[in-house]
Amino acid sequence: MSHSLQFFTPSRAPYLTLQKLPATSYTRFPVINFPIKKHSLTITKSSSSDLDAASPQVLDSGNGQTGAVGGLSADNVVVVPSHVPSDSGTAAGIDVDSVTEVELKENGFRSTRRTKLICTIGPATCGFEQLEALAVGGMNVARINMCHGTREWHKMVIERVRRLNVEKGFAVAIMMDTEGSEIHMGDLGGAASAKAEDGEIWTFSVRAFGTPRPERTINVNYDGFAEDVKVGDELLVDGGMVRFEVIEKIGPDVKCRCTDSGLLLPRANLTFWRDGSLVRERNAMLPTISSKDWLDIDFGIAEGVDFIAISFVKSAEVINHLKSYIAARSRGGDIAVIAKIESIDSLKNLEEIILASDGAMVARGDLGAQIPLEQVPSAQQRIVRVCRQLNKPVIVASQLLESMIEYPTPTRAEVADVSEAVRQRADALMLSGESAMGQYPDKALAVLRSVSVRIEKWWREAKRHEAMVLPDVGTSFADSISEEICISAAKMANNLEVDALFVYTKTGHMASLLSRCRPDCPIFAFTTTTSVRRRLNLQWGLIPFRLGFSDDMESNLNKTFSLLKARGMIKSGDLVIAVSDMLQSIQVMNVP
Ligand SMILES: Nc1ncnc2c1ncn2[C@@H]1O[C@H](COP(=O)(O)OP(=O)(O)OP(=O)(O)O)[C@@H](O)[C@H]1O
Ligand SMILES: CC(=O)C(=O)O
Ligand SMILES: [K+]
Ligand SMILES: [Mg+2]
Repeated sequence: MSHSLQFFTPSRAPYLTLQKLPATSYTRFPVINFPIKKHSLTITKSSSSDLDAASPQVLDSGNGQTGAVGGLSADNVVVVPSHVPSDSGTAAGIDVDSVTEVELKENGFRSTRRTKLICTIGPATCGFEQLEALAVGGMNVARINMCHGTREWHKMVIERVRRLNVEKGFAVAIMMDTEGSEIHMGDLGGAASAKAEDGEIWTFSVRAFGTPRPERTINVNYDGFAEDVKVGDELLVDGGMVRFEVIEKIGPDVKCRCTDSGLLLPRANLTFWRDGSLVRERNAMLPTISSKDWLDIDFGIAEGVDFIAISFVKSAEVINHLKSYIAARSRGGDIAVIAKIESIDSLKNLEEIILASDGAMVARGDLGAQIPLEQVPSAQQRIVRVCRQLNKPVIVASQLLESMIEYPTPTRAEVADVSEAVRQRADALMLSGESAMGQYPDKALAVLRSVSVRIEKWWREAKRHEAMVLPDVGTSFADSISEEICISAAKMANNLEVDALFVYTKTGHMASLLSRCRPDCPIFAFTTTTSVRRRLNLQWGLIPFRLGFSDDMESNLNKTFSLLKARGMIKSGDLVIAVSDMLQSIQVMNVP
């Protein structure tokens, strides 16, 4: 039996009066046998007699071929179709990977991880087996950083991730992160790192040094460097991991004395400070997207990456520009643009940047080099809150488990930091050096996973439903109805303690609106295309499936129930709330 509440917009049912009813009144209506057509609200009782496990159906992992949904980890839900030829194809059954099947049977939906995990891929993790280990460990998105490595190298990583998806049934999305045109060091002539000791004199220069690189020399990418710095300036590498004082300028060479020793990493970011403030002179005029970045973006479009993250965004304009560029060039314009918030300007223009973007990243590494470190936590909280309100996924990045680059266990402070990001209910957490070049990438991922699951559970048990006001973000009346439906459905799901929310969504929009509400139960998001499915992988609490579905909700539900039941992922009696973007309705039902 299902209880259904339906809203008809004028476009769907022009003969009906459109009327929005307060959410609290929905459940008071009695269940009746036939749809009432003369009012804007109908309550239907549906039968499940047409449930047919053998009917043609598609439930897919998102790679359009075969495979698992999500990852193989015990906290990640996975469904595998046995043979699904294409986005529009059909198949007669599904497979579920054994780890997930066991996990769902033992622990139910509630134990699934809601916070998504991103791993930066580097020399430590670019092998096929290493990538597979990360996917098994819960990696939802693989990030490639165009600051490092060649395009050939990145192409190889992308191909391996795609192969992993096709052959092993994952749906790992790919995020390409641009270099941006801030000032940074050269690549240290191929060395993995260089140690700078207190008191040593180093030369920073735009001159290209020969190989082998002369001792204590650093190439800088910014032509105006020697002109812009002054004797007495403080030069910070990677936001202060190593510090120098400028002592002399000789032509293009800038001599500096090391004042805080540390490890210099290839292409590390450089900032210079004068009288306690960041100096932003001519480099402030550099374009956000450099000519090299545009070539990398063309590469990303050609490779069909799922996300492009733009470094050092200053305004919404650049995001709009890039989005129209992508729309003109990629099929269906289905690459999401993520704004990296890592500069003072991006904080100044935060709301408009986030509104223009498809998501944002709290890039704490560079942000901490541009604002005082003690301001980074409040900036993070603000960015996470604004993203949530504007319904954009948000990633918390950098130094989450920095010590795990070298050590197999995190510090207590790192665990507290990860916990705080999960408590703030960020959509995703990101590993950088820990997975790119650290010694314990799998262990670092496992820490993110276990801390996420634990904090999420604690939050639910403590019944900490926040009273965050979610503003209306829709641009049309129909959008506003969708938002109200999702807010109401999420609230009903919490109050009725349902097992799962189901959302049928072609564009993914309704799924993201549900995710924004951060309900207690997981959200099974069914979508028709593989690219939407991969993109939903970034959003909090969504378990995305690809499913061939129609506009007939009853048949969609029956098809889904039979597919998921056949795999033991749901069982008779489970309480489910379903919404969809084809029919403005909320349905509450027990799985037959
Ligand atoms: N493709 C790669 N090849 C080699 N080393 C890499 C690669 N990707 C990352 N690394 C290493 O991992 C470290 C951390 O990676 P991360 O992506 O956070 O870069 P980053 O240099 O800190 O820049 P960003 O501000 O863009 O994040 C880098 O400093 C680099 O040493
Ligand atoms: C991720 C990134 O770019 C930063 O933290 O600076
Ligand atoms: K970058
Ligand atoms: Mg950065």
